[in-house]
Amino acid sequence: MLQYIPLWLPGASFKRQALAWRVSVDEMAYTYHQLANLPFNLVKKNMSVGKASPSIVGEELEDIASGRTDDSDEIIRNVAATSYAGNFESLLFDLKISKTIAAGSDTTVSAIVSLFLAVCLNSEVQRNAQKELDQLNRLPLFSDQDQIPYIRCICYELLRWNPVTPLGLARVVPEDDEYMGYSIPKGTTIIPNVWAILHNVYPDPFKFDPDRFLDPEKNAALGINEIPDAAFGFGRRMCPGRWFAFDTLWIAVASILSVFEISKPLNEQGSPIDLEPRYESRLLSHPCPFDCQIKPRSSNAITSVLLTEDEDFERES
Ligand code: HEM
Repeated sequence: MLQYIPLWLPGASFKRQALAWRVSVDEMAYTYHQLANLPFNLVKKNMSVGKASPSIVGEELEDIASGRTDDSDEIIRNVAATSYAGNFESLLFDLKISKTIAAGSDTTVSAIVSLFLAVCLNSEVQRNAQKELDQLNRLPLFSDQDQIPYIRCICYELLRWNPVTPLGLARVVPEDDEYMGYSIPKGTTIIPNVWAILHNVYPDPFKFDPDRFLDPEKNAALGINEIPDAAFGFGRRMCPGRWFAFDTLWIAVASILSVFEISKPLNEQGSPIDLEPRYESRLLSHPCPFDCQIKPRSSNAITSVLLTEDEDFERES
């Protein structure tokens, strides 16, 4: 019934706000359309001069050329743009567009930034991870996953501790339903409280404790999911990028902790300043800006980082 309230009425500021947001949403759709062409056109251009690095777009275009798939350019363009959407903010920055779209939507990046906050607050987690990583004597590879299980637990805990999408994504109920005595009419919008799901059932839920995922059987006995998969939503619209996201998170956590020492910032007297885990209250939640120290662990660590430099990478301006 609120739709019939006139805009000018005192107390109807929510309606005026919605109108302002609508402009942003339209702008976002327009910007998406413009940006969706970027990854696709870049790969095509690089392929035409024989300089393309391996990529989804490159492989798909080769499959089309050789008749292995009948996917259209449009599908490939949108898949590439959606995968890149996690980095829209940095892309906009590159393009010197000052607008922030999709609520500054960096899903995987949010979980990676949480790592810095989590280890500042829990130095023993960093120590345990580095004990495991140091057995490798080199930068970690995906094939090391089973050998360094603690890293996987850190990633699960990053997704659980402060979920990237605390309220998931809304759903509409397709038919009349009932839940615990509540009648839910068809068409009702449901907002899943992912944050509660990932906190209510875990013992000591505010503690950043990767160990809670070390023993899946113990979790099963407690009735807790072995992994915090609610962080990626539910049912058939569950995040289709979750494996890609998890692998990105895993390699980032493993690589960062293997070469850097992360710690709390120091005050003028050289004593550590206490940090509070504060998060933005948004659809896609990021840690609020915080200071920390990031130092290479050794001269070998610096060499390892420098050796990863991709000489073929040329930044498009
Ligand atoms: C830590 C990183 C990520 C988190 C926590 C995350 C979380 C989510 C969540 C909660 C949803 C809504 C699911 C639902 O409606 O139940 C979603 C949807 C989606 N995600 Fe992700 N996501 C992440 C990374 C990614 C990445 C890297 C990609 C692409 C490569 C991606 C692509 C998508 C797409 C396309 C949808 C919409 C699916 C649909 O509505 O059918 N996500 N994600």
